[in-house]
Amino acid sequence: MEPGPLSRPAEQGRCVSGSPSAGAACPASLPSTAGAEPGSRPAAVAAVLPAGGCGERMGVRTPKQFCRVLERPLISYTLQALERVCWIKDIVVAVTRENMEAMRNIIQRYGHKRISLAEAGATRHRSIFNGLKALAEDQPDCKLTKPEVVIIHDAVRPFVDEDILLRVVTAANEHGAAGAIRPLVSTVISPSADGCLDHSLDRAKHRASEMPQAFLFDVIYEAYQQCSDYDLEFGTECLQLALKYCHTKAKLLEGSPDLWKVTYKQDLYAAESMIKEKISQEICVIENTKDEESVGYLLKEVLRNELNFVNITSTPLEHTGGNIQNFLIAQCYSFICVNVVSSNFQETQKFLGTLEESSLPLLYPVVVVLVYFLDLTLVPLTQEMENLMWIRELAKEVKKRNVLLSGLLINYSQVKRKD
Ligand SMILES: Nc1ccn([C@@H]2O[C@H](COP(=O)(O)OP(=O)(O)OP(=O)(O)O)[C@@H](O)[C@H]2O)c(=O)n1
Ligand SMILES: O=P(O)(O)OC[C@@H](O)[C@@H](O)[C@@H](O)CO
Repeated sequence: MEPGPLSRPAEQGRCVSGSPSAGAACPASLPSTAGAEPGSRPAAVAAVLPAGGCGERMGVRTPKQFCRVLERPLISYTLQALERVCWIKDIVVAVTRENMEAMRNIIQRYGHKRISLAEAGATRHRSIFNGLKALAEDQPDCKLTKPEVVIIHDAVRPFVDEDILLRVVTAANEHGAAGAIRPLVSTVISPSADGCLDHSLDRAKHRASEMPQAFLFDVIYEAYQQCSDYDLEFGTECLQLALKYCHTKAKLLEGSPDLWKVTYKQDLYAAESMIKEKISQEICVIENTKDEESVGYLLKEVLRNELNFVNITSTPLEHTGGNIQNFLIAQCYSFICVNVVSSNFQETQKFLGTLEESSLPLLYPVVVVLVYFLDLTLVPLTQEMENLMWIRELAKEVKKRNVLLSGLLINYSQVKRKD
């Protein structure tokens, strides 16, 4: 892990970043969610993220939750996904003692809120149990309030959205426990002692247990307190603990294909391409003119026609300075700055400076393409290229702050336009 800015020391179970329930004001009414189960969402919801594993199957030295995707640790994406849900009051992350400092640096560097740390255990169940203890008010060092419902979600499952979280929490509030499931891809078979097929399970009658899961806090906390050492050591299913020790049958909810767990190296590559696809869904064309007849607006229309699943917006250059927040809200990370037959680069450079100073590049790389329409019948290409060399130097500079800058020179003869 690269050394990040020193973070404030965090105590076990103490919120290390911002006050609990900090972040966007939460609407009083339930967010409208098509798939939500009947029933109401409980007021007090917290989450426990087991993040204390070593990622043996990933086959690299860095534990997979800290492996970088687009230059950012995987766990930061999962934290961001949970933080987007304003009604999750506290997020407890269980990490090993030796990774506590690295975790605090990630929280500090990427501005994560509502996060508390607990010490991971030797197994996933023990890590989860430690996370629950940080929320249970019967613990001496508990600094957080006990929730009605607790979400349990693997830190290495970054693609979780509010819809499934609301569904499992609402269902857990009604049934005591709930979990996301997915159809099996491979058939489950049972080998005999001599390594041959004993029998296979009917794939249509079985499902893969995924995350998130949610529980009435008292149910899952009781289950872990009653749990045998064998279950704590070798178990992999929290829903089973609720059934075995609290006789609570979890409600099973079909989740989306995105709920998969990053386990092997190829999963990191898949996660990277999914993140790239997600952040390339929004493109903003930045014009250095308000003329609706300009080539920049023409470029926007062409892009709209060619890129079917991408939302193309545009704004005049002078409007971008103070409005970076708008791009943050719009989740826009791809910009095309259009400069039509002008060597005035100051405005473009001012936009890039504002972009760098904003928190936009903090969470995802920001792609900026500078498109210069120049009339090469008026000025030779070699001279124009010399004029544009500053882009190459600037690109090296801004890349340090996660802004990926490139230039595109288009020969745009004014003469033809006058016909
Ligand atoms: N002692 C452990 C083991 C696992 N986990 C967490 O549980 C989640 C899912 O477990 P898994 O995918 O098995 O992670 P690892 O145990 O790290 O992977 P491996 O089995 O390949 O070592 C991960 O976020 C992992 O960090 C944990 O908190 N404490
Ligand atoms: O078994 P692992 O420790 O790799 O991962 C844990 C998974 O088993 C678990 O996340 C889901 O199956 C739901 O319980």
